[in-house]
Amino acid sequence: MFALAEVAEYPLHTNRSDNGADSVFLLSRRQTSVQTSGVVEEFDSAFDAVEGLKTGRIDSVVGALPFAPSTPCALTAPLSFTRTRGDLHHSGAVNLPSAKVAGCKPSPVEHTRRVRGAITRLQAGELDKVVLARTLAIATESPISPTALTRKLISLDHSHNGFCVDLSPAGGKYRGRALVGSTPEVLIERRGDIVTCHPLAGSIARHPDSKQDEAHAQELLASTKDLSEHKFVVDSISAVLGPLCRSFSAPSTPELLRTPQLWHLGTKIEGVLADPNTTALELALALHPTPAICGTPTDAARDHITGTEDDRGFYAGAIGWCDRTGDGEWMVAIRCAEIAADGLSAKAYAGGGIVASSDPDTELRETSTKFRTILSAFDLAEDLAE
Ligand SMILES: C=C(O[C@H]1C=CC=C(C(=O)O)[C@@H]1O)C(=O)O
Repeated sequence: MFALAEVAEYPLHTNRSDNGADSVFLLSRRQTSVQTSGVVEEFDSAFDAVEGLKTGRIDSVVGALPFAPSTPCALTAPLSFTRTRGDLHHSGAVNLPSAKVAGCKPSPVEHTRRVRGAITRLQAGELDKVVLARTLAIATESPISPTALTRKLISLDHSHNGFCVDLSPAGGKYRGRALVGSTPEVLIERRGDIVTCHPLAGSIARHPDSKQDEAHAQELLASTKDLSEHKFVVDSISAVLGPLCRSFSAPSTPELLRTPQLWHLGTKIEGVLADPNTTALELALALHPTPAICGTPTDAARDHITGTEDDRGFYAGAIGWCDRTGDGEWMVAIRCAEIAADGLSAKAYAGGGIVASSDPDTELRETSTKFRTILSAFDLAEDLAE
C-alpha cells in the first residue's frame, strides 16, 4: 500500500501459526515508520513480551500499553514487520463514514467541577499536578475502517504522525477494537545505546491569524503555570532515565512544538544507555506513566484519576514497537480514539494537566481543542465547551 524505502524487514515466520492475518499495526513518524501485519504470538503481559524478545523466541513486538499497569496490555509479535524511512503519508482521498458526536462523558459542567475539586487538593498541597480527561462518543452511519481513519489523521497532521493498534491481544471486551490517533509526544525512542524522549506539557490553542498565533506561542513560553506543569514531566523523566544512562542531558527550558490545533511546551531529552541490553519496551515500562498524562506524585495522582474517571483503557498509555535488537519507539497514547469492534462508534479522549494555579474554564476549553484532532478527521468541528 505504501511505496517507501524499506530499512528493515524481518522475514515471515511461515513455520508459526498465523491466527490473525489481518491484525495491523501502523506507526507513521517523520523519520522512521513501522507497519506490521499478522500474528505470531499475542501478549497481554509486557513482561512476557520482553522475555520473548530477550530469549529470541520473537523478532519484534508492537502494540499498546494501558494507562493502568494492572490491566492487560495489547501486544503482538507480528508475522511481518517493516520499518521504513520517512512517514506513511500518501496522497489520495480517504473516505470516512458520515459521523456525529453522540455525547460526552463527563459533561462539560461535570469536567469543570472535577477540575475545581482537583485544584482544591492541589492548593492544599495533597498533590502537585494531576491530569484529568474526558471522552466524546462518535457514532457513524457505516463502519469506520481503523486504517482509513489512520491515513486521514496522517494526512491532516503536518508532521504526518499517526498510529493504528489492534487491541485484541488484551482479550475480553478489547477483541476487535482498535486504538487510532495522531500523537505528537515521544515517550522513548531507542537507537542502539542512544535514547531520546520528547515530553510535552503546557498547551495553548493555535490561532488562524499568524500574528495572533505567534502571540499565543510567546504567551505559552512565558506562562509560569505552563512552565511549572511542564517541569514536573522533565523532572520525573530525568529521575527515571538519568540513572539508566552513562551520559544524560535535559535542557532546563522547554521549546515550542506545534500541532495543527495547539502549541505545546516540549523538551528534547537525550541519553546514552549504561546497559545497552535495556530494550525500548523496558524503558517505556520504566517511564510510564509520566506526569504528562498522570501527575505528581505519581501514585497520588493515579489514585485521584482512578477515583474520579472511568477506566481510561489505552488512552494515556503508550503505543509503539520494539525489535530484536532492543531498538524501538513508544509514543504517549493521546489525541486518539478507540474504535468499537463493529466499527460503528468511537470514543475519543482528551485531557489536560491541572496545577494549583489552573483555571477550570480554560482547562475545559483545552480539552475541547485537543478533541479537534479526531473530530477534524470526521469533518466535525463542534464547540464542545458549550
Ligand atoms: C493529556 C493530553 O495531553 C498532554 C500532552 C501535551 C500537553 C498536555 C497539557 O498541556 O496538559 C498534556 O500533558 C491529551 O492530549 O489528552
